[in-house]
Amino acid sequence: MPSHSPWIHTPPPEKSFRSIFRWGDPNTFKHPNSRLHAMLKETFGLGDRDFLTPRFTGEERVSETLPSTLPQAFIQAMERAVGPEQVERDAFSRIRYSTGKTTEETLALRHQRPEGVTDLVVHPRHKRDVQAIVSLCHEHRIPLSVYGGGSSVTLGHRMEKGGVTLVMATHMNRVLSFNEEDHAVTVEAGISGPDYEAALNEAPKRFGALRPYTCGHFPQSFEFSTVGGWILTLGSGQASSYYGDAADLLLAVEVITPRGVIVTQSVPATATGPKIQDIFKGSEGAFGVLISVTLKIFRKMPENTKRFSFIFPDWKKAVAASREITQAQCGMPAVFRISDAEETDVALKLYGVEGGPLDSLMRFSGYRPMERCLALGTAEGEAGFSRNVAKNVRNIAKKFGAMGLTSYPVHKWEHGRYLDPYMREDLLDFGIIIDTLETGVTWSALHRVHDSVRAFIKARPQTICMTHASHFYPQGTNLYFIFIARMEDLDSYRAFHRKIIERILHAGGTLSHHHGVGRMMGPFMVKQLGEENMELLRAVKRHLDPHGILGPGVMGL
Ligand SMILES: Cc1cc2nc3c(=O)[nH]c(=O)nc-3n(C[C@H](O)[C@H](O)[C@H](O)COP(=O)(O)OP(=O)(O)OC[C@H]3O[C@@H](n4cnc5c(N)ncnc54)[C@H](O)[C@@H]3O)c2cc1C
Repeated sequence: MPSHSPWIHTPPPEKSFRSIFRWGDPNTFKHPNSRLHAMLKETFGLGDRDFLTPRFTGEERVSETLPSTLPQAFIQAMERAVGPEQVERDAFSRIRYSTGKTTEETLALRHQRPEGVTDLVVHPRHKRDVQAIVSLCHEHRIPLSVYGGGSSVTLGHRMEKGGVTLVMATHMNRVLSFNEEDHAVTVEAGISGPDYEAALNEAPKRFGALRPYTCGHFPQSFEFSTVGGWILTLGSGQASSYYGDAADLLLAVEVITPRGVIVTQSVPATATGPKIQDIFKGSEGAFGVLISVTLKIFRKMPENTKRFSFIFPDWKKAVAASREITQAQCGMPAVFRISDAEETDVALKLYGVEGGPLDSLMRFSGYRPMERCLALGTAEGEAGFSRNVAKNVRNIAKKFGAMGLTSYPVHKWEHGRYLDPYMREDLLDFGIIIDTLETGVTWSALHRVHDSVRAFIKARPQTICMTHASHFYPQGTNLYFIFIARMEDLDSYRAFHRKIIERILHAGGTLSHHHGVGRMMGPFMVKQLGEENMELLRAVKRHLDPHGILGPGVMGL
């Protein structure tokens, strides 16, 4: 790290606010490169002097005092039930496990103002502990929230009225069974992405399997999220267009609710009425504590992966080609993403393509900056299949005016896919927010939503707005908006963010495509679903959780 670099390159101090809100591994860093830094300076009219001193960094240590209203008798009963060593009451742990990864939470903690802090943190060791915790909270009518990996970007962990937070990842992270014949594995819900994937990759050694397997689900938060969290927030991985969204992978659940234990059977298909486990997909902890899941698995064949990238003349052509790829019934790519013109511009800077030979070739061939759109992806599976999918994608892309760009941009994207979130705090240290909103759209609504949301964001002076689509279905896709703006105070951020959500809904996008609802989107749920549908969810909640203790406020319930 050069000595003149403005970015903080030391791990957050122990027990500091920064150690709570900063993304990922404390010793991993990715800073904006010189091209991105130059672009930020130019966009926001900043000079080197504006990057001399980071502000509101949250490096202060969390104080030891934080009031709690939880009855002492209840705390003692909890300690008796699960063992005192599994219970934490200190301020740091309480704030840590009440905080997800929204910009809103980061801004609050940078000013040392935590909101909605839990009273007690409990680390269950097994199912019996979870049952005891749920029973105690139900009996005493104490709110109970579940913390998986904590990567929620929808205020999934905020506890407005305090209560108990149960942490799944500490102990409940085991593989319970592996069934190669059925291509199914059962794991505890608190297992992390990397531990889960490692178990499948090492299946021959660990379970005597004939070959290695993969889970097929790789969200950008993969390293710091749990398998339970994926299912309960209806997540989508980067290779979802081929493997499916998280909910598509679910075969069976075991859930502990105040009403009792719900267990479903793992079968490929059954005509026995609506599937009970489907009720829990996306339920975000409002219906019960998910303790284990049975999931589909896939053969791992990385040697067959084909990588491709293209440049399209414009967004309309990139969208039209993507629709044809998904509707042509010629096999789906695994990773597939198209970036609009502004995102393409930034990506080409980040990847070091701008100003190089590939850029010259693109310009020479008529692919103009701020019009051209990047598409990249992979085809996976059996060798002949992946070769064929890549060939079909190439043929369709060409029909829509694209030029091939080799696999170079894909390698650059792969290198940054888990590292980019580390840049958020670098920008915020200098009062620049980078935030995201995402939505599901049909093909017929896509341009309306994209135009409308972009127009709103760009109407704010000096605001960058980048968009991509990265999860594809024959009926539509998602739109993922990233905005970068100078904004330090929480209220203006909240107001801007809220208006973008309203724009999305008004133009016909869904409230969320894969981040879930949490408490952030909760107030919009009636508008999104309608009163009758919402009442159905409330009825399920009333049945499973009669005292309404589970994840209060989540999903607008
Ligand atoms: C940098 C970054 C990148 C991201 N990229 C993606 C992406 O590419 N794709 C994607 O889909 N999402 C993404 N997300 C969002 C987030 O990672 C997902 O929503 C993820 O699925 C959450 O998993 P988790 O284990 O962290 O859940 P948590 O944040 O711990 O919990 C999420 C919600 O589920 C509830 N919950 C969790 N586990 C249980 C359980 N066992 N029982 C009952 N309730 C439970 C919680 O109470 C909470 O309401 C990203 C987030 C960040 C910060």
